[in-house]
This record gives sequence, C-alpha cells and structure tokens, in this order.
Amino acid sequence: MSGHGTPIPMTSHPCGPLTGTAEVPGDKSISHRSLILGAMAVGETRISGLLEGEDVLDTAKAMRAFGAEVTDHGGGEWTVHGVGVGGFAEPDQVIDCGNSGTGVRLIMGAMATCPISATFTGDASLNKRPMARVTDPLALFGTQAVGRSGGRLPMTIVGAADSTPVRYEVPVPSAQVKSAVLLAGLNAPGKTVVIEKEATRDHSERMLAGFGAEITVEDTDEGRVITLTGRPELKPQVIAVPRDPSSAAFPVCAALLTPGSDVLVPGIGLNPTRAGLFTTLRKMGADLTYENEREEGGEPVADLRAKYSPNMKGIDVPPERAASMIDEYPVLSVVAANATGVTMMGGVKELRVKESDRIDAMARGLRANGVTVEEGDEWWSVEGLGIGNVPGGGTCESFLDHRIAMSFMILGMGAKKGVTVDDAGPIATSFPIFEPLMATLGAKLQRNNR
Ligand SMILES: O=C(O)C1=C[C@@H](OP(=O)(O)O)[C@@H](O)[C@H](O)C1
Ligand SMILES: C=C(OP(=O)(O)O)C(=O)O
Repeated sequence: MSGHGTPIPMTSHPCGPLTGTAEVPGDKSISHRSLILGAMAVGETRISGLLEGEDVLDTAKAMRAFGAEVTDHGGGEWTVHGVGVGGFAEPDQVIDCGNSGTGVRLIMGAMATCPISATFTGDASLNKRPMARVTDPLALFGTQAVGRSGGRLPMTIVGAADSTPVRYEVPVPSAQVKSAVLLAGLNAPGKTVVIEKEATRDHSERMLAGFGAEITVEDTDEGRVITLTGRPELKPQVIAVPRDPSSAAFPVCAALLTPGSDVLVPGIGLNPTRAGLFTTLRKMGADLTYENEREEGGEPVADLRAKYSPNMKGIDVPPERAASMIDEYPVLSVVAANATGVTMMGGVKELRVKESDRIDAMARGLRANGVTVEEGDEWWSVEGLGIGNVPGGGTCESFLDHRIAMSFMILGMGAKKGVTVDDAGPIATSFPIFEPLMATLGAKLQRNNR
C-alpha cells in the first residue's frame, strides 16, 4: 500500500547525455487484468513480465482475498490459480487498493455479480477519487454500493445474486468504467453491451477474447459497441506482459531534452489505444523511431529509439487523441516547456480526477520553475521556452501522484538548475526501478534525506 510512508524528497539535477537501453517494467493495465482474469479462469494462468509495482501488488493481494491462489515465483514470473466466473469467495478483510484507481474499479466490477460483499479502501489519493462512475452502471446489474458522501471510498459493495445483463453507454472516456461493466457482465446470463463514444484502451476486450469469452466489437455511428456473452468458462492463459508505454514515456522524453542523448527502450507495447504520446512527440519534431515492429501475445510491440531533439515546436494536441495518451500529459507538458511556441492540450477534463488533479499539479510545479501555464476546466496550455531554457530551481508537490513526481524529475534533467519534488515515494506504484534505471542512463537524481 502506498502513500503512508515517510516522504522521500528528491532533486533531479541537470545532466549530460542519456545513453543506453532502458528496460522499463511490464504494462500496468495488462498486469492488473492478467491477475483479475486469471482469478476468474478455471485452472492455472502463467504470467511473465508482471509489473511488480505497488498498484499491481495490491491487486494480487486482493485476488488472494477473493479466493484465488496467486504465487510469485520471482523475476516477474507469477501464477494464478483461478476460481472460475462467479466463484469468488467473500473476503474476511477490507480490500485495500492503495493508490490504484484501475485496481479498485476493475475488482469492484469483477465481484459485482457474485453473491458476496466486500469493503474497499485506499490511500488518501484514492479515497478522494469518484467511484459513482463505476457503481452507477453496476447498480443496473442489481449491485448495491454504500460509500462515503460523493461516492468515495471506503465503500462496501453488495454483489447481485441474481443479475441481469446490462446495456450501458459509458458517459466519460474511461477504460476502467468500460472494463468494470464487462467484468460484471461475465457472471450475468445473456448479453451485456457496452458502448463507448470515444475509443479507450482495449486491453480488456483483447484479453477477454484471449481467455475464451465470446466478445465482439463493432464500430458503429453510435460509437464502439462491445457485446459480451455472460457465464463463459474462462480458459487459463500463458501471458507475456509487454513493457509499459506509459513508463517508457519518461526515459523517452528525458532523452529528447538532454543534449547528446540516444536511448533505446525495447519491447514496448504500442497498442494504438495507448500510443498517442509518441504520435504527438513526432508531430512536435522529436527524433523518435520504431524499430523491430512485431506482435507479441496479441499486442503490437516495437523497440523505441529516442534521440536528443533540439528543434521541437509546440502544437495543438487534438482532443480526439486524448484517450490514447491520457496518462502522458504531465510528461508531455515538460517537453512542451522545452519546445518553441505554445502547446495546447484540450479535451482533458479527466486529468482532474486522476491520482491528483494533474492540470493543477503540473501547472503549480511548472510555474515554480519559471514556465508559463494557462488553464481552463477542460484544457491547459504551456508556453515553450526553447530547449535548455527552463530556469528550474523550484520545489514541486507530487500530491501522492507517481506521474507528477516522475515528470518533475524529467524537467530537472533539461533545466538550468535542479528541480525538487517533495515526495518521490509514489513512483513505486507504477515504476519501482525508475531511480536506478534513470541513473544507469546518466540521470542525476538525488534523495534529500531530511
Ligand atoms: O483501464 C486502465 O488500465 C486505465 C485506464 C485509464 O483510466 P480511466 O479509465 O479513468 O481513463 C488510465 O488513466 C489508467 O492509468 C489505467
Ligand atoms: C491514472 C493512473 O492510474 P490509476 O487510475 O489506476 O490510479 C495512472 O497510472 O496514471
């Protein structure tokens, strides 16, 4: 569980060229889903390359509490002995999902149509995040939820013993909401239909098909229509988790900003519903190439090479690209500060309800380091100062948000003076090897022990 330890202040000092190979950890979205679907299959699922960050470890613990046998064999190799769809046992303890929105929302969906109750909680960040976006559609299955005011955790979910299938149009672009409804639909008899107007990451759809569920996806005038037939017997899988593009974003952006850099990030998942940042960076003029493009375990994968890119220009990032790069806006804003001209980022209201209000958190920290930021409810813009011209020297709050902490560490690498975050502890939720990996490439990160 994250966010309860002693804060770890950290400074990122301007550094020389970043060079070498950055083997970033496994994809967080696919790791959560491997454990949850493995727990709902009959028999043993084998997973390699699982992300062993706090968010995913909390999901592993939760799956044990619901009755699955989850074993860590070391080196990212895990097995999950599942209990079958509808087979979850009632946990005898509160399920603590730590800092993880994905963990709590997907697990709520997975247990929502089982005849059991469970109480969920999280850290100070997760307990502020909205859960009604998930419990509203789950109510259509007959599931009940009692939480704190405003639909916040801690919250008890009473599963629906006799569920009916559901047709639900997701009102916000959210793969977590879509996935929660699909996972609940697994134990409802008949066809559950989820419609999304904007495509969001489709790992649940791909993996449900891989586990043997009957699932179809159609692009229609209404949007993407996903139809799932309930009560399948899920077949255990052998899963090789690709490396996480959202984690790759940090060494990639650091390389673009640091003179002389040349960094290779091998084996990155490049599912088009996740790759929006790399499209955006190339449009800004980044020297970013895909090498050795291939398919692994049903996901497109490539090796990414990023080189120092002194001539990047600010652009208008199209709102329709937002879902495919939603977790990457914080680090994009750091690149934007080093480009010339303004970068405008619209259609990003969802950034306000992540681990922190990410527009507010980045705007404060960028301003503290000499960068001009403007913002509205659903948009923000960053005025680029040109490469190497960010003054730096400021201290930023990370607000229990791993992506905010890592983004400010990247800001420091290309600034005139070092940049400090008050707490780098949350980085362990998604990228536990961030500090040693960046140091191997040539970054100068320093823990400031109080
Ligand atoms: O489904 C997932 O694995 C995720 C979906 C996204 O959240 P939303 O569903 O809230 O957009 C993303 O921000 C999160 O990091 C992971
Ligand atoms: C938003 C994120 O995660 P979650 O919603 O799972 O907490 C993230 O990792 O950037």
